[in-house]
Amino acid sequence: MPPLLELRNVKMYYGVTNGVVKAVDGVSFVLNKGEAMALVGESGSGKSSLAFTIIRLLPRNVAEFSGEILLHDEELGTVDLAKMSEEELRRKIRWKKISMVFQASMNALNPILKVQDQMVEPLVLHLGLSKQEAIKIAEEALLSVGLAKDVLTRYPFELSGGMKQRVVIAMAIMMKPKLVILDEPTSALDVITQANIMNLLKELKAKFDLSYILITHDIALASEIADKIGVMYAGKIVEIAPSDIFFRKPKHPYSQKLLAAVPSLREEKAIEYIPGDVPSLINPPTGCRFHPRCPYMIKGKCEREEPPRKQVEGSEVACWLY
Ligand SMILES: Nc1ncnc2c1ncn2[C@@H]1O[C@H](COP(=O)(O)OP(=O)(O)OP(=O)(O)O)[C@@H](O)[C@H]1O
Repeated sequence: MPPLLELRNVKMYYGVTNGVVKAVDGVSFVLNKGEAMALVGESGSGKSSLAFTIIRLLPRNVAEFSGEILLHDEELGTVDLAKMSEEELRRKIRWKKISMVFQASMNALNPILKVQDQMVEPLVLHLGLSKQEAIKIAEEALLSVGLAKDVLTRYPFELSGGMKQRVVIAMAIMMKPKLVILDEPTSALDVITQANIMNLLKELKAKFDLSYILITHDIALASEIADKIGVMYAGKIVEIAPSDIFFRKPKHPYSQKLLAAVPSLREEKAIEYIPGDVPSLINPPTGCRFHPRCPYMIKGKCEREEPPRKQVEGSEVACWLY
């Protein structure tokens, strides 16, 4: 069976006054049906840009966009989202095949418009459903996320943060997509509500055989749900590995540093910080982009040549140490 989604050498650069920001710079990976991949990495590494590239919601200042974004779908066959027209994406792909829970989206719900207006109207306006059909779909989606149907008649300001996040997740799953992209889905919530939302996401994944791309800089959260982990650094995926292998034996020095920076309640360990900052993506370092911050930098090699990603003991890693 082909994978659900396959990215091949995807690039997306933003044009800015002083050059181009190489936010997504040659990203390739596959995601299988029912699989959850967490994309981790520091702020500014390009995770959200990659998500918007996949669903093709790009701002006007895109300077370059290339590569293949192949969706293998039972109904549509294999389609390259990178080549689809905006009209086709709107009609066939967004929300029906791929949906997204945007960063901070629960706060983007209009507080003075009833939930019904925000869930049902788009189905009527964009997908041409009758109001009755749309209400039925919205009610079912609310039930699937553990909310009562009558939430439809409430205003967002009457709901708690956790309930609002459930509404946003209901919106993402209501058209029964195959893939949901979740951009920091629990970042504005307290830890207990976070755990409830993660449990809900697990349940929905199993019930609807969903695939997820979960964007987070919270590695502990990623370990909760992800079947595999992709580590992004300065516009590139430097390591991709099944979760069990990744957490037992991260291979890329950057992955090792990311894990060492996670505090643990169970064991006493000194938390390490990664020295330096994520580099500018306008003028990224030559060779391996992590070399200026890497403790294992091989002089004459790492700053000159870009390491290819290769298979190392069950992981794929782009590093000259291997
Ligand atoms: N519309 C834009 N125009 C120019 N540069 C942008 C634009 N959007 C994002 N960037 C830049 O692209 C780079 C990657 O940003 P992105 O938001 O994708 O990273 P991220 O890993 O998702 O970070 P965070 O975790 O903070 O959301 C950053 O340098 C950012 O400033």
